[in-house]
Amino acid sequence: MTLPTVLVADDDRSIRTVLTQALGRAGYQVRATSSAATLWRWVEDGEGDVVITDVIMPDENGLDLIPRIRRIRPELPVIVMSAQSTLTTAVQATQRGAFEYLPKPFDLTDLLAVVDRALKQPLVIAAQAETPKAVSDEPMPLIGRSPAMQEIYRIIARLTTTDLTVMINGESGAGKELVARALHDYGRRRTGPFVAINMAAIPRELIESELFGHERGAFTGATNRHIGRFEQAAGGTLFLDEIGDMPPEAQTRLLRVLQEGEFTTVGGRQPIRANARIVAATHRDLRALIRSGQFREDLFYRLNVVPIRLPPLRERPDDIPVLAQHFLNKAQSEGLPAKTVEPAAMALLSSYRWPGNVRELENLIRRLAALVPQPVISEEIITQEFTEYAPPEEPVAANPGEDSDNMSSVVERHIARLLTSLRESGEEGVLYERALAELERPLIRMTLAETRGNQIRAAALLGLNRNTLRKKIREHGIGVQRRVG
Ligand SMILES: Nc1ncnc2c1ncn2[C@@H]1O[C@H](COP(=O)(O)OP(=O)(O)OP(=O)(O)O)[C@@H](O)[C@H]1O
Repeated sequence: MTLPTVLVADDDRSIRTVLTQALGRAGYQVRATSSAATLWRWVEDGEGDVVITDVIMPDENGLDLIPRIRRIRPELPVIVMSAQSTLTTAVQATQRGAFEYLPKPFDLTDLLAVVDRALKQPLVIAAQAETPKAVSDEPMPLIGRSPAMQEIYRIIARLTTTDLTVMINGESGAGKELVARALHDYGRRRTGPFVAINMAAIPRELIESELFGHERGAFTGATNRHIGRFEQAAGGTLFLDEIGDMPPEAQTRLLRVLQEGEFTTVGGRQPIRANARIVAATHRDLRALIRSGQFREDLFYRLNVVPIRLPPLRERPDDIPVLAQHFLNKAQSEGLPAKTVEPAAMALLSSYRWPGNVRELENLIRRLAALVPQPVISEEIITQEFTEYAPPEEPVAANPGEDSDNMSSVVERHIARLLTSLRESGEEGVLYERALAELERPLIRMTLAETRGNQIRAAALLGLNRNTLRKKIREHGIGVQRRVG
């Protein structure tokens, strides 16, 4: 049996070398080139079983090559690697028919897994079913290149050719509405309306009429016929925000609409066809609400077709500097004076917990852009902001004479802070996990830094199984990996 052949195109010699070695060790034959033209010649000659290509090459953009390859060799999977790593690149790669998209830097084991999958899996050419609008390099709606965000981009890209119902779970201010918008803007209903409705912001008794509309005289005060959000969203997307706060009667009605594909207005008889793609979001744990009888399980399964977990900002600290810069630029484009953040101040921002997530960061930067007279935002300014605006820390009774900097007092301070924030939010059942995560995240990050990203060494140092370590790295969205690129 002949070995499968992988064709590699990248103008960076070191990447070609690393890939050639790794793929060779994994048992593949490899041909590597720096130019798109050579890759194209090999493909035309019928060579290769899988292609791995970079996007930016001196002679041609790798993304433009994909439709041409797919036309002459539809069975040949193309894996795209890109250093740009934005939502747009992920969407473009998927729409042109790439098998998979790998943002640089990536983990070699991930690459080998993708190659393996590409060789085993028959190609589904979903992306070719319709001609997508060219996704231009318009301003990026979602900022951030952390592994956690890359996973979100990948899901959004995969969903561009479907109308599947999506459920976004994430803390307040983490960007759920922005993800919902991206699903709409890059999806096939993008020319239709995007209509949002927040279940927590509307009085309970008005939710059904808001959603489905009402007839004149349907209830006291209904002086005119009112068109509901479902009808407004026809041909587009209906974003049901804070779905966990939906009252039970409205849940029952929504379930029926989703099952039957039509609805009637409050007080109306004539069924109206429901033609809205549903994206729902919540910061709550819906499974817990189901257990306590506050959310219908059957509705949950109708909505939870594609679940997306949007991690809180503290789980993707790599994104904080780019987000901060993005909000500074935005403030400047709105006429506020230009400012920069000094590195020590940026480090402080990156280590903060951000209970209000991206919204809190955005508000802080706006405030600083408007109020700080100096052009450079210093560490002192950030420290001052955090002491003024952050919830006060609980004083912990320390043993007199105990070194206040020792590990247990630091940990106690953290736990005290966690207890305060949970007391305020009334959340239960998460303390143990959060407290351990607080310790586990820096422990793993620092060990990986110590071993310069070598996971085998880190696992050995920690005394953890390598798979366990990999799982924890993923869970915590830690960006330090054995890097290529
Ligand atoms: N990845 C991101 N890139 C750029 N801006 C972001 C990002 N995530 C969130 N934002 C900004 O942060 C703010 C909060 O985001 P959004 O309203 O989408 O959060 P949410 O999770 O829907 O919050 P809530 O549940 O409180 O409604 C918005 O101004 C949004 O533009």
